[in-house]
Amino acid sequence: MESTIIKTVNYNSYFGENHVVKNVNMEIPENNVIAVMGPSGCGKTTFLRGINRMHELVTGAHANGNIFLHKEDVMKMHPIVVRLKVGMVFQRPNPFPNLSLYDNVLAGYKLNGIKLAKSERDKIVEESLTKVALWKEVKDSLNKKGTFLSGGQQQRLCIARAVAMQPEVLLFDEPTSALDPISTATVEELFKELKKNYTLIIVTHNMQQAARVSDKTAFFYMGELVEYDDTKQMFTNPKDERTQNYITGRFS
Ligand SMILES: Nc1ncnc2c1ncn2[C@@H]1O[C@H](COP(=O)(O)OP(=O)(O)OP(=O)(O)O)[C@@H](O)[C@H]1O
Repeated sequence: MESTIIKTVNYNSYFGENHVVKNVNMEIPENNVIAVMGPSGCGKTTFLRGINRMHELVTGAHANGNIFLHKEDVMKMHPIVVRLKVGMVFQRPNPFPNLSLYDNVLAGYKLNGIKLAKSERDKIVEESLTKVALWKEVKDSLNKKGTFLSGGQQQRLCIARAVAMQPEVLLFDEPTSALDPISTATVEELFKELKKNYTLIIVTHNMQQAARVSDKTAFFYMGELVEYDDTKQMFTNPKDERTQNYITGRFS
């Protein structure tokens, strides 16, 4: 029996008066890949950014309800602590252009004022880059800037930066939408490896990607979690008519 790592209870989020995520109740099992899909503007990104308390960084944005990480309520934790446990990778690879590859991997420690011995830094850099299958490619170029890498490599570097903080959960907001098909395939392959150690929640517009990489899929529509099920079940036998219409391409 898989254990639940994240559980949202009546979770709502707002931009001012605009109620964009509505009463979401969802249980996410550990070491699973969860795809979050739905039409544009339905609240996928807002929901994702709520899980590590990034939503509230927007002026006027607020949220209520509960998000349990194991037994602890994220809504009551210090946001910095939450973000160390729940990392985030964005749509466009965003390595720090002025930092070396080595320092990019360690950027989270620097930003949080965490000091490490050189041997520890070396270990984290090697382990993190190994976990994203980038170590062999870059081990002789660690002092070069992160921007010399290809788009796909840059995205893997950003994943290494998140992994370096030893999170339990990784959030991905359309992580391959800015990548070519070959880089996309490499990152998708990586998800299968990463889920051995982490729980992955991925917002994607790409239904084939959701079908290829995820164990469970959540379908959002107008801020509501309409359907949440095993991915196979969702794509072969959706229960809600709105899900059915979406996956058969009747709206996008
Ligand atoms: N920074 C913001 N300030 C105010 N409203 C916002 C902001 N970001 C998003 N919204 C609004 O919140 C709603 C949900 O947006 P969100 O980006 O979460 O949807 P989405 O499903 O991720 O869309 P997409 O697939 O287009 O990225 C939309 O009505 C959007 O206009």
